Amino acid sequence: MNKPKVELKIINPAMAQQLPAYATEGSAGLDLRASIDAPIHLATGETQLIPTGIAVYLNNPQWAAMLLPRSGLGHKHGIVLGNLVGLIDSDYQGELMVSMWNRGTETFTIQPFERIAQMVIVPVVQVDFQIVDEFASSQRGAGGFGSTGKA
Ligand SMILES: O=c1ccn([C@H]2C[C@H](O)[C@@H](COP(=O)(O)OP(=O)(O)OP(=O)(O)O)O2)c(=O)[nH]1
Ligand SMILES: [Mg+2]
Repeated sequence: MNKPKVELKIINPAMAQQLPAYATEGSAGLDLRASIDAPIHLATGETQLIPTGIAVYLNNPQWAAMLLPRSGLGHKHGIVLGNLVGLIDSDYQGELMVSMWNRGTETFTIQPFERIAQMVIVPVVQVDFQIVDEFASSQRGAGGFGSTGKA
């Protein structure tokens, strides 16, 4: 498949051999690795900002990147993101950083170059707001938070 090009800058030369790549043809996420030279011990409840050694410049307001936990780390070890989801703006040019939060019950050791999170490139719609006094009626109206019932 012909994929759109995105500029990537290698900040830590050691990452050059292990750049993010789709693991399978159908993968949505690109795994990001820890750019650290020694293991980091993340105690229960602790959060640390981990560098990835790379930067990407999406350079298109109709795109963004989202950083998400890896399912295995989150489910088995309680390792998720301190900001729950990371949002990368299309004009951000700095190093991609991953906030790692140990919400589990045991200290977790992050190894150098370990895959710590995944990045998904997503389409974005930027809008202009048009101020109105009333909305045209809709089926839902202002009902939310379970207003359609439970079952
Ligand atoms: O998990 C993350 C989240 C954000 N960023 C970078 C890219 C993003 O474009 C920038 C700003 O993120 P965000 O807008 O979510 O943070 P903020 O607290 O609103 O900071 P700012 O005032 O810089 O917008 O930080 C990361 O590297 N990792
Ligand atoms: Mg912001």
